[in-house]
Parts: sequence; structure tokens; C-alpha cells
Amino acid sequence: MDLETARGKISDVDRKLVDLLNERARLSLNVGAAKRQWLKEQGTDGEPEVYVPGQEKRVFEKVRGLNQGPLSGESVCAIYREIMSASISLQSEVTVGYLGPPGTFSHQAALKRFGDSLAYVPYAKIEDVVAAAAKEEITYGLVPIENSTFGAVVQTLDTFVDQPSVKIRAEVYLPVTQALLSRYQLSAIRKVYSHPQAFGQSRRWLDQHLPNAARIDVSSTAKAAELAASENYTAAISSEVCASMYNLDVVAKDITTAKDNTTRFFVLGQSSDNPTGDDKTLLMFTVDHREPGALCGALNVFAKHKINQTAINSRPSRQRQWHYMFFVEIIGHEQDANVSSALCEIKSYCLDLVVLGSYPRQSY
Ligand SMILES: O=C(O)C(=O)C[C@]1(C(=O)O)C=C[C@@H](O)C=C1
Repeated sequence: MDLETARGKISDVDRKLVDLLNERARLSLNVGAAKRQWLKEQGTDGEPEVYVPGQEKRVFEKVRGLNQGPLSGESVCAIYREIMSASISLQSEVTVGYLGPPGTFSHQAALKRFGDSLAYVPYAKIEDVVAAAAKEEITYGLVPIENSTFGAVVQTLDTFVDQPSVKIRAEVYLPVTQALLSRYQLSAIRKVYSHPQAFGQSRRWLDQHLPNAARIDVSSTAKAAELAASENYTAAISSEVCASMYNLDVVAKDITTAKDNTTRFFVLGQSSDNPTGDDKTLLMFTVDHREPGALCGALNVFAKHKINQTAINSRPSRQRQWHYMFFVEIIGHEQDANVSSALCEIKSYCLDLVVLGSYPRQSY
């Protein structure tokens, strides 16, 4: 086929694609109207949930399965991410809050999950994102929860203690590589800014290459880049994306200790999604330590109901000294029969129990 013919055929396909995309968009508006009607029939006058992670997972799995190439599964999903983003923005004015400034890994995770058609709002602290989601100042908030190299993001766990009403709606995984950004050469750098998590993920490289530079914690990796752009003899450990955003050079690429370094994020909102058959649930509770074996008793309930635990973390409860808040993640949805029986039973071992949410299990 010659060039002109091929371009002519592409133009014909484009015409059909635009028609099909608009046909899908009209159907998405029908979905929105049906959700509103259903809420009205239930006597609720709130706004329906426009982001439905379980349905998105089904759509992505379906289109991946339908794809015969030559497009890769990743390319088809990236195109569908934007179709879904436009679909959400048609149904409602959705705002997504994240730990800013622009360029943070939270920002990248938010874009990965919600695409380009939504409005994004940066917040200075994780606490502010969670509070904004709890107060419905934003439709959804995106917060980091754990990193595969450095572990739990304790600020997020602590914030759940203060905002127990917020609900986890989805999880997002983002591969993370840290870089050293600066306006200076390595030998001139006296001070390095970053988030404690990023310092933790790159500690080995820093100990080897910048052992004498002061390491200063700031609220995010993009904030670090902003500071490195304005102060002399400083650098930031940050995402390479921030180099062009903040006018810095990449002094060293990929300084992360583990090569498959990944951060997991939660999408927070007002409610969890319905069960999909492949979900996880995060619980937060305290136990009475004066009762011997109280924590063991609580955890045994899951074993008895054949529920797999995927993670456990503890944080000071801040209610009294040496008293802990436990965060346990299990496989299953709050509404699954075995999980709901276990939740009834576990109450006798827990002083207080909060279900922070159930969400479809995502692969990386
Ligand atoms: O099925 C829905 O609930 C929709 O709102 C439609 C749709 C889609 O475009 O396929 C859009 C957004 C949701 O997150 C999931 C799916």
C-alpha cells in the first residue's frame, strides 16, 4: 500500500472511531442517569459514585482479552484509560486531590488511575488530602500507603486514626525510580532534600556517593525539587519527571536500592465499591493488652474463617502510652459471607473496629 492510500484509510478509520467513541460516551451518560434514578428510587438525593473501580477492572480485563494485536495490551489499556477518564468527566465534575506539588509520585499515580480529563488538586500534606476527601471538598483523594522497599507510609496510617469515616475505594500500584536532581555537579552538593520514604529507598546510593551532604526531610519529592531549584549547592531525590518541571538536571538516574521498587496508593472517597469476587479489605482496631493473647485471638478469627491476611502494621494509638492501633489487610470484601461473619466475631477481641474499606485487588 502506498503512503497516500494508507493515510486515506487511516482517515476513514478515524471518522468511524470518533463516531464510536461518541456512541460510547452517550451510553456512559445513560449509565450516569440510571445511577441517579436508582438513588432517587432509594430515597437518597446524594450524587452517585461515578468512579466504579470494579467495573473498570472488568472493562480493562475484557479489552485486554479482546485485543488481537498488533497493539500491545498496555497500549490498549492506556487508550482505554483516557476513554474512561472522559467518560467519568462527562457524568460528573470530578476532582482528585493528591499530595503535591505537581510531579509527586502521588500525582503520577493519580494520573495513571484517572487520566487527563479530570481536575487535579495538590495538597501540601497527606493529612490535608484525607481531610479534604472526608469533608467532600474533593471527590476522591489519592494517598501513598506503602512502598515495597521501605514499608508502610506511617503518616497515612496515622491520618486514618483521625479520619475514620473516610472510605478506601481502590488501590493503585506505581513503579517508582528515584533520581538525584540538581543545578550542580555531584562534588558541589552540600544538602539533599527529599521525603523520608525516598531517602529510605535510596539510602545505599547516598551513603556511597554523598556521605557528607546533609539530608533534610520535606513533605514530598516534588517539594524537594522545588527547593533544590531555588537554593545553592542543593539537590533533591525526586522523580525524573520533576527535572524538566523544576528546571533541574538529572545528576544520577535510578538511585533506588531495589530495582523493582513500587509504591501502593489508595483512592479515598465516601464509600467502597460493591464486591467483585476478588477484593481486599483494610481493618483498623485496638485490643485490650491486659487480656493475654488478645491480638492473637483477633487474628485467629481470620484463620478460622479461612481468610488470608496480606499485611499487618501497628502504630501508637495516641489514646495512651504503649497502646497500639493495628491495621490488618485481608483478602475478601466486607460484604462477603465469610468476612462479614469474621467481622462480627472479631468484635469480642477488639476495643474498637473500623472497616476502612474494601477494594478490588489490582495486579501491578
Ligand atoms: O459502568 C459505570 O458505572 C460507568 O460509570 C461507566 C464507566 C465506563 O466508561 O465504562 C465509567 C466510569 C467508571 O469508573 C466505570 C465504567
